[in-house]
Amino acid sequence: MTHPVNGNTAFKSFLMVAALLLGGCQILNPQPEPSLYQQLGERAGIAKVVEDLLYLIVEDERINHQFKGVDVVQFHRNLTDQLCQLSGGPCTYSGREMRELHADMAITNTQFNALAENLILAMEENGIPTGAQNRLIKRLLPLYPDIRNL
Ligand code: HEM
Repeated sequence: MTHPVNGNTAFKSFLMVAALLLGGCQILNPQPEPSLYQQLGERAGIAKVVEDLLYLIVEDERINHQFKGVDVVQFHRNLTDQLCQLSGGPCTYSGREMRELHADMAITNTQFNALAENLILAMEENGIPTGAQNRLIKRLLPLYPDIRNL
């Protein structure tokens, strides 16, 4: 028969070993950071952000005149795919090149910033964490010269 104290000690040792093993596993296998694509709510979350962005663009006197006559359904699909792809998601942007698309628009720095501001606002409205907002904006910055036709 096991002595009560010995049993207790054995159990405590077992717990300590288990704790060490579990702790060790956590060090070896830390929970991966959610990807930017996940933080944006995957394609459905991005589609919602783009929808809200479109409403904000329509309201924004600094840029809404540029969007007159745009095919809204196509614009929504293509911008969603582009942001999905840029954020590391399993999408392929199938629209035209950025430079070609924006070539005749003479987009100013202020207008570019206005669109970026509206995108941030749309992400804010959808509860996207600030870090993820910044990461997405950072990935859009390389498009700046093409969009401004510089
Ligand atoms: C980060 C900045 C921007 C990104 C990522 C971006 C992205 C895009 C994308 C993906 C499309 C293709 C949509 C489609 O196929 O219909 C597009 C088209 C368009 N963009 Fe931008 N854009 C940006 C900035 C701007 C700005 C600042 C303006 C004007 C103020 C603008 C005006 C337009 C217009 C009017 C179209 C439609 C062109 C057409 O249908 O021929 N964009 N943009």
